[in-house]
Amino acid sequence: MAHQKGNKLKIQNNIRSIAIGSFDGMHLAHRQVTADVDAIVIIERNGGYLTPGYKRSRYTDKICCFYFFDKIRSLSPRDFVAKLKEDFPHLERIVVGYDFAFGKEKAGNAETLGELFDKEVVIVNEISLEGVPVHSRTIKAYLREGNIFMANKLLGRSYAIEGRVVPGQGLGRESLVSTLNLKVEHYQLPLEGVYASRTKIGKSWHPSVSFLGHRVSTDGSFAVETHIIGEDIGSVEGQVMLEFKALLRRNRKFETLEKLKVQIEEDIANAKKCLA
Ligand SMILES: Cc1cc2nc3c(=O)[nH]c(=O)nc-3n(C[C@H](O)[C@H](O)[C@H](O)COP(=O)(O)O)c2cc1C
Ligand SMILES: Nc1ncnc2c1ncn2[C@@H]1O[C@H](COP(=O)(O)OP(=O)(O)O)[C@@H](O)[C@H]1O
Repeated sequence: MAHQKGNKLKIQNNIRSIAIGSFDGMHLAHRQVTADVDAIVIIERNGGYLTPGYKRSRYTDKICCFYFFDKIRSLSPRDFVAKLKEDFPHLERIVVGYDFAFGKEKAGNAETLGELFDKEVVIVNEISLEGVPVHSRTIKAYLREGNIFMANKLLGRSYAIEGRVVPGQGLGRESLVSTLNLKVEHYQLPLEGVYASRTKIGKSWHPSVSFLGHRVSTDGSFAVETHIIGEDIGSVEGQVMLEFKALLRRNRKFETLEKLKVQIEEDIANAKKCLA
């Protein structure tokens, strides 16, 4: 696995085939499109990612080359193809999906690419799973509805986010259960609610129950919190990864902390069942 910035491709000489796209999430269709190429050219375009930036390279063992959208957005389709030929002088094959669009104002499509590139262009037909076309936008829509089952199914793995441990209100440890509070940036977050999850601290994964949403029962602020089940993990600093396994329930307002605590105990029991 390796990733290189747009113009400084030191390993370019060996690359004979590439796939091009945004590849947000590196979902099932992305893995199929990239299965037979030497390298992936990743164009980053929008916020609210399933998998921000270079993190996409974690989900593939192909070489990942990043083109930043702002740097290439004004290129005409012809200039874009010229850039590819310059960056990959031994390029023989380009793989794109049926809906690939490129160049200034998306003037180019998969067919245009075939006309402009003098070697082979492979156009992959739409890939679906059990009748559902696999696209990042579809996975994001499932996440917004809290449909982790379908999101994970189309991803071909469990949806994961990463965040930095930050101080909480200090209420959890005292009156509820201990949680790690996470500052999560750039990710598309699932529906507000409580999830059976796994949390990666350092190199090890722990079963957990996670809350994500506005703490309508306490200070009203937005939080992403994870409680590690059945273990005291002591104090944790730095980056933590959270993997969503199932939605247990939606976010709710509780009149008292005691009532919230009873519900949290039930959430923990339900998460354990889900994760068993
Ligand atoms: C499993 C679990 C479920 C939770 N469910 C809710 C909820 O439904 N509504 C809510 O307002 N807060 C919920 N919370 C968040 C608590 O309000 C929060 O943990 C508490 O405010 C303590 O925050 P602190 O860790 O910053 O001290 C939940 C927390 C956990 C761990
Ligand atoms: N379901 C799919 N079927 C066929 N090709 C796809 C599919 N999803 C993505 N591709 C192709 O893979 C590359 C990366 O796609 P991208 O547009 O980033 O994915 P998405 O459609 O999920 O947002 C592009 O060449 C795109 O055309």
